[in-house]
Amino acid sequence: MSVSFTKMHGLGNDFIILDGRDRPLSLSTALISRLCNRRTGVGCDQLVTLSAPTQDGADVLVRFFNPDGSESGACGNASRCVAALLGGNPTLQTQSGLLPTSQEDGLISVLMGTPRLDWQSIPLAHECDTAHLPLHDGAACSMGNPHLTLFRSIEDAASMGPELELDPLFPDRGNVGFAEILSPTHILLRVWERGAGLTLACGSGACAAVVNAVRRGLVERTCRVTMECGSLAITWQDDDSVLMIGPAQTVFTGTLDKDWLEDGQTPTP
Ligand SMILES: N[C@H](CCC[C@H](N)C(=O)O)C(=O)O
Repeated sequence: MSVSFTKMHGLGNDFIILDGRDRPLSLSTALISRLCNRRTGVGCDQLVTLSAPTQDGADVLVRFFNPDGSESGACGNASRCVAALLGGNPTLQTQSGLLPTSQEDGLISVLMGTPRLDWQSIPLAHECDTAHLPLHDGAACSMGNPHLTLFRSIEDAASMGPELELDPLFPDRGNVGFAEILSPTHILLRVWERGAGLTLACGSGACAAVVNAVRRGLVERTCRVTMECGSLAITWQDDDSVLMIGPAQTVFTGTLDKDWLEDGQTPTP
């Protein structure tokens, strides 16, 4: 059986997209890790699966997996890529709810839902003020996945990210954003992602950075977030939902080699 895939990226955050809408996919954690491997597999920051929706109003069911095989409830950049791949204005069914999308002038908009700010929903290990954490004076929220935002140099991401991802305050681990406030409408961001490490961009992390910076009175509700390869426009709207606008690009399509698929022995360093 041949399995085809699409390789896409949003601001350098890259994805393998497997379309299982017509034919169910069976993916073990080991196979996900092998596919995500940049040397012995295809390589990506997240693997994304599409399948038939199970909810009224949804056009497609989308799931996101990290290279370590763990599943994430949300992925902003991949959501834009899926919308671009399907075309039109598909509504995505995700673990964090139904996400409406639209497209204009080559940019994709995704309504990312409502941020969760209470400690139980993020989740945190114990009760605390989520706008002022006892952890490097950071702030936390969930965009369907847990985010810690620290207001400090983006240069600290590589050195501090690995330990903070595993901090006991975040029982499900955390994505860790390092945010420099450039102006009241502009944030510079680098994200150490849970289960993936340093990435070139993180859409849900950009949403979380704006939400957390607004809560701290550092930026306005509409804010540009610049990462390594470009910017996202984020608005924490008056109805409490977060709108994300940015690019998405197809790189190539391919077919997985049958022998590679059957060879469970391929090393996965
Ligand atoms: N790159 C994604 C986030 C992946 C999050 C994942 N690393 C997790 O929550 O485990 C984004 O654009 O939002």
